[in-house]
Amino acid sequence: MTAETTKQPTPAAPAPAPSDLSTAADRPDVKMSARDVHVHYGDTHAIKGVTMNVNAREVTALIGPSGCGKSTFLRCFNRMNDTVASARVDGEILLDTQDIHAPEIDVVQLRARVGMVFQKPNPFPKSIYDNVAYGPRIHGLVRNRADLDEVVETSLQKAGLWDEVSDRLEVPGTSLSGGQQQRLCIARAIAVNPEVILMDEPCSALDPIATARIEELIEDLRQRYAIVVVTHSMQQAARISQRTAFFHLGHLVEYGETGALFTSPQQEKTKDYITGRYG
Ligand SMILES: Nc1ncnc2c1ncn2[C@@H]1O[C@H](COP(=O)(O)OP(=O)(O)OP(=O)(O)O)[C@@H](O)[C@H]1O
Repeated sequence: MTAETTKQPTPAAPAPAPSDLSTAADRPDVKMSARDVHVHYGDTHAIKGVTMNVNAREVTALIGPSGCGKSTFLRCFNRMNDTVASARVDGEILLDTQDIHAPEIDVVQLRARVGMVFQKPNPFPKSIYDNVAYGPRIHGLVRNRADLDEVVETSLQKAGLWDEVSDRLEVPGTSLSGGQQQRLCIARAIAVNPEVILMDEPCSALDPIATARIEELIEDLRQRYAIVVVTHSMQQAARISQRTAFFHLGHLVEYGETGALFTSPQQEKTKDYITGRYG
């Protein structure tokens, strides 16, 4: 027999797992995954069985009417709901292959890996330098002052703030403009080497110019981090995100590529919301 005749047909490659079922544990492009997540605040069922992935190097926008559960769901990714006494979170959330609710997880470390930026800029009442240096100091990420100086500088550069503050690092963070304060908070999150950055309406307290600056920054940051942003603005979701999740009354109604979700929504509720029929 010739080699030609003994050659076995190449087995067909296994069909890729459907994206809604595969998780961060089996797909390198998925950074975090939520599986059948429920959140209760006492008797209020705020999140009802949500399953979705957050992709690496993408911006994922969470949209939906007020009270639909966007912030509650966002806070699941770094266990910020643990800080609310009445909150109970059920379901599974993976960061890469790791279950973030596993007993061995150190929540302080988790919140460094999955950083958070809030609606209202909230710098510490400390100097610009100390705001950024705080995290690396408490996490023991630097050996000496020179290392710390470098982390502060590179974090402020990545947050697009260095050129505006490099000559006044000792002034209070609270003396900056609102937009600068928000970039300082982003620098503070970046300083501890996060892998994911959660942003809860990061521009809602800012004017249009400061908003545009943060939006540019988000586009820049997604080259390095997975970013999840809650926004009330559908225009903003369309401008800054690659994927959008639409929530309604605690349910994830639709999740998909941003352009497709806004131009050809699959669900009637999504269509009603994006055409302004309610919300
Ligand atoms: N700390 C809390 N204690 C009790 N109930 C809460 C708490 N936080 C949120 N809720 C309730 O959970 C539900 C979802 O709220 P959440 O803030 O997550 O919605 P949202 O979509 O982010 O709203 P918004 O767009 O107005 O910020 C609402 O019914 C809200 O009243």
